[in-house]
Amino acid sequence: MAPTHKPVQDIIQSGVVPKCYIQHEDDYQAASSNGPPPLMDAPTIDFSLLSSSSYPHDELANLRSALSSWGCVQLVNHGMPPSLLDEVREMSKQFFKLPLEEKEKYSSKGDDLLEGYGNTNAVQRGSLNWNDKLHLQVYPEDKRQLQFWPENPQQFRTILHEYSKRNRMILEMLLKAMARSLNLEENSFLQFRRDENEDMAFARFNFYPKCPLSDQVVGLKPHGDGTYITMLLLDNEVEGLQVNKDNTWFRVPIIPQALTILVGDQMEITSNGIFKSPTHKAVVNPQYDRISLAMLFKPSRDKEIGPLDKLIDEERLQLYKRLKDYSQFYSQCIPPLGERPISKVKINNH
Ligand SMILES: O=C(O)CCC(=O)C(=O)O
Ligand SMILES: [Fe+2]
Repeated sequence: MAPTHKPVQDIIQSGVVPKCYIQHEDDYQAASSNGPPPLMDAPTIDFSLLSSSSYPHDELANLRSALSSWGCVQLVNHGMPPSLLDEVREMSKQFFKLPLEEKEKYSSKGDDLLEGYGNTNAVQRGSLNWNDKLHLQVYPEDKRQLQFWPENPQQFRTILHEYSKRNRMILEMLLKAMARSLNLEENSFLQFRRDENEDMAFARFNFYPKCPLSDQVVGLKPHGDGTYITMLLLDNEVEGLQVNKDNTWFRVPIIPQALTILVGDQMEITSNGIFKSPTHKAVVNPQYDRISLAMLFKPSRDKEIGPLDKLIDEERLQLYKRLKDYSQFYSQCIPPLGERPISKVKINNH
């Protein structure tokens, strides 16, 4: 059986950071020691302009340019009420504040360590992430494993249901706008959703306890997401997400009402490399705990993905192979140090 590790929140009660969490010199772009990196200056996108039927050119062009350079944008005016965002953040905090015995009722069990409460460290190599998580499949709805869904805080299930539903509506409009921004027919990226009922989504609640050695540990090590789109709700008080562009790290600024969008590997593949799945990481704060919620959207397992025909021509050769179940491939892939799973599906055209 795979090794399991105690939640970080439990470990740090002793005040001592175990060695296995300290980043090594050779960890891929590990914690930087030259002070805080600059802020990301990708434009904030006004979502209400994208979803209007007129599709104003400027906002679409901004979207395209940000997703093809940063692979990350912050959406405002997305229609989700601020009160719902506050409720989601509050219930996450309340859940992670519960006594350990209470949270462990929802612990990941058996061979499938994906769903439930725990940490991600059982399934990775090298130094460990300073991160506890609660991972829940929210779509398809009939795949929900409610035994992992907290009933404490009391409103948890209802709020998560509402939040997921609204995220999915935003996703659909976003995918349409992304297609339009490339002059494609607006349903081009909806092929991820062959059937609305098969589309998969996971809610991943992240908790990063404060750490006295914050500059030597990493909340989540540098990675790209294996999704097609990730929608993040970031902590509205404690910064921590950083994205890498041209080998430089940038801090993603806190915009309390915004949803932060990350392009995932499967979108990079489908767009034949036009949209970039950015390498990103989460850093840890010495004084404050931090939370985030990632909504991870993935196509159903039997859906083949690959670059759209319309995005392949003599000038832009096909850059990635076609494949099914990228998520499975991603979770089993151990690429060479410093590389990511997506590099393994690149076609060498030379
Ligand atoms: O906590 C964050 O800001 C990033 C989370 C993340 O990258 C993930 O859950 O994949
Ligand atoms: Fe991520």
